[in-house]
Amino acid sequence: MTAEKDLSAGESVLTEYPAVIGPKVDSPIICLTCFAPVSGRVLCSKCSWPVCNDTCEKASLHAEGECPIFAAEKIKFQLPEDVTLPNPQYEAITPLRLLLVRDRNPAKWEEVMQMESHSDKRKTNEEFWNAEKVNIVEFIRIRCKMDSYDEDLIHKICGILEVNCFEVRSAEGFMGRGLFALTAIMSHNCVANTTHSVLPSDNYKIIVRTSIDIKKGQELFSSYTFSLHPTLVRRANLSYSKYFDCDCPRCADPKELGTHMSSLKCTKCEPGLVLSTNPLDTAAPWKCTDCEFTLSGSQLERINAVIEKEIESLNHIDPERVIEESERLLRQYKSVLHPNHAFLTILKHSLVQFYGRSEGYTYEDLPDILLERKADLCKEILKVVDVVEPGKTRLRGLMLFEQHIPQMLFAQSRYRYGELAGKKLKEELEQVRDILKEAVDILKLEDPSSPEGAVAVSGLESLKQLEESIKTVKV
Ligand SMILES: C[S@@+](CC[C@H](N)C(=O)[O-])C[C@H]1O[C@@H](n2cnc3c(N)ncnc32)[C@H](O)[C@@H]1O
Repeated sequence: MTAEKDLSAGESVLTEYPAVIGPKVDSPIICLTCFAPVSGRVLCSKCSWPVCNDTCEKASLHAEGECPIFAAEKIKFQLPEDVTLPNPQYEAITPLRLLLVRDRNPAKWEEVMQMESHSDKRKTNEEFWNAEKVNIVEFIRIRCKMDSYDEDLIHKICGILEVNCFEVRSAEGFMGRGLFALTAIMSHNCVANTTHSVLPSDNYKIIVRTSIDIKKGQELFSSYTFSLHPTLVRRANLSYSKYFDCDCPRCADPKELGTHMSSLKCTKCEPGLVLSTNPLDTAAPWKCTDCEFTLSGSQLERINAVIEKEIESLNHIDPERVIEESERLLRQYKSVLHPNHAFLTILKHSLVQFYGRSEGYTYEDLPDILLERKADLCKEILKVVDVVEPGKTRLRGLMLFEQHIPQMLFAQSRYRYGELAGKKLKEELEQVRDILKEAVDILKLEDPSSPEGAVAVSGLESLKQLEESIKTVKV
């Protein structure tokens, strides 16, 4: 997909409605309309599958999707022992909803049939293919009595969903997936030049916008992966779920465009950095820039796996301990990873969410040293985000917003304690105003009913107050 004309950052380039919306792959049991986790005890009065309440039962996504089929064929939902684990009963829901498009909207179906499914590659993983055959293909053809869809077609639909879907968030804030036929034409780049928002309030309409200025004729890219992951992890995820080996400029550069998000510190010399000798080859050795120290590709994969696991474990600990534990991991890995390393950036990103919000760490509780700490963490994150998610992107907007509050409180506190003169306070507050203004300019592009849109609304109010208080500062 290329630009037909020069485009400036933040311009809308396309909008479209999804061909289908439904649960993600590996979904645990959730409400079939809003994707909220459920206990499985509230069931639809017609088909007896989980929903949250009457409103979710009657919503068209479920009521005009699987519900009449499950009710007619008496396909019962089985309550699993552990409702938090991925549940195979949910695997067929989104494919089944997509198959219904064939008869309901033939023009959309034509578009869907053009989409990449990678069936040839998916087929080579026999165990996976057979599980899909039992849980989805046979479930739909035999249990749902929908045998006008042949086996290959259902496998193809599963592949199309896997390769092309985007994550969507329901109005209630829970994640599902959506298939957008036009948007999916964009190729992937680990530094995208577009961004998108999905509006649950308007039948999950997607709006694709440019995040940076784009010249006529340039290709438009989206990102299929998490931009804060290091190259090895991004490329492995893309290869596993999208069936291609990314060779974008970021992946091809051992220094990740100068961010050093994959670089290790050399343990044998200072200031050596350990970099891949060929990031497009997972097996290639990693070498120190200043001495002979070398690691094999597989050693690097193991190091990454250990650190990823430790970071992941933070999701399962007591929220009161997350700040301490994240700070501990940051200290622990500081001696082996470059300060901008992706894993340290992820830890910093998590800390930024907790400082100012967690119990005992609200803005009223934070001493100056921690206000400064949060502002510094935001600046460090933005140093890499400016490169890997540049321009008008949600992540940049949110990080700028997160930075402005502690920076403002810290300046005001130093003024109160006589550490800042009026003139300096004014300068500091003007800097904060510019940061907040940029955050609002980015986030106001989001749906006002989304969490990010709500930040823009409150940010605009804060901006007015800040302008007023800047005027009252005596210099
Ligand atoms: C969502 S589709 C994109 C549209 C697709 N190119 C098509 O024509 O149908 C994703 C697939 O496109 C291909 N693709 C997208 N970005 C790519 C990239 N940067 N390098 C190589 N292949 C890419 C891969 O085959 C991937 O599985």
